[in-house]
Amino acid sequence: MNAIAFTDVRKNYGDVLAVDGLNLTVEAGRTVALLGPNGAGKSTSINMLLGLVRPSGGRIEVFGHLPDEAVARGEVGAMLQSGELIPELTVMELVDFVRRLYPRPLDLDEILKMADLSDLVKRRASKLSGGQTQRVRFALAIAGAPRLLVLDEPTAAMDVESRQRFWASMRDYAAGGRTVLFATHYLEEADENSDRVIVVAKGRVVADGTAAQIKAGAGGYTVSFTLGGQPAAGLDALPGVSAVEVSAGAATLRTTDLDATVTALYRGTSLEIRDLKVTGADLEDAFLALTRES
Ligand SMILES: Nc1ncnc2c1ncn2[C@@H]1O[C@H](COP(=O)(O)OP(=O)(O)OP(=O)(O)O)[C@@H](O)[C@H]1O
Repeated sequence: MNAIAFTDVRKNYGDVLAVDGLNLTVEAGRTVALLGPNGAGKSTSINMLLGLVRPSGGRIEVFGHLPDEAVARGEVGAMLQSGELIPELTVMELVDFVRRLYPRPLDLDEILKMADLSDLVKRRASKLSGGQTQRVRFALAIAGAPRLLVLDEPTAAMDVESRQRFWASMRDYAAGGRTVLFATHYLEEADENSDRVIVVAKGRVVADGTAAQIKAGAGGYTVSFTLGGQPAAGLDALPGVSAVEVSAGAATLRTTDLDATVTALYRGTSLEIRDLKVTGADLEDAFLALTRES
């Protein structure tokens, strides 16, 4: 069953086309990262998924229902980019208050444990650090035991340790067969914490797959060597090569077929190759290549 289905979804704000014919489905039980540069349309898509913004065209379904209905049935929990906590309440009071609003909430202790808040139950919201505040917001998002959890850049402004703790909490929640969709700018987070990465740019999906598939699809490897004063002509015609850069006597080739490129470099040219180095494209390279092309 699909947890999420977007069909030809568009959203324009006046002249700005924020989402431009988005088609995607997410199977129930998956953890999916929505990755994209600033202004790609991630927040707009999430707000439409939650029924907070109406699409200008197309259709969105959440577990087979319109977003408003799915939210009203308590099937969706969300942590958006902003949202104040009531400053004078303690962590426990806040979490308990919110969980009581739902028909079938999680156990209070379970929420506190999962959100890594057990040591902070008596702390007032006004005294929490940034990372702790985010953990409380996470607790409120899972309080109703939603089948779909939506997180819009949840770790923005967290330090490295807070991020790790946060993602451990998220994985704990997802492990019960729940669906999680999170938006991020952080490539490593997408890679490490999802089983599928959907890359969006200018309101469209530009890549969709596992992090490994996205890396492979966007240019594979980089081969670099010292060229010295030798001519670079013909390097771009070598098999597998998709781009060539020559700078300060060094050549860098991007290739999708490492073996063919290196073989041709040695056997098919008369160049004297020194200091050959091969590096695998990382997700960041892939992401930049994909969002540049779009
Ligand atoms: N309420 C609005 N009114 C006008 N334009 C908007 C509005 N909300 C978003 N936009 C525009 O729509 C486009 C997509 O914005 P959106 O916030 O969805 O992107 P994003 O991928 O979430 O970006 P970021 O990573 O910076 O949060 C941008 O060009 C943005 O300026």
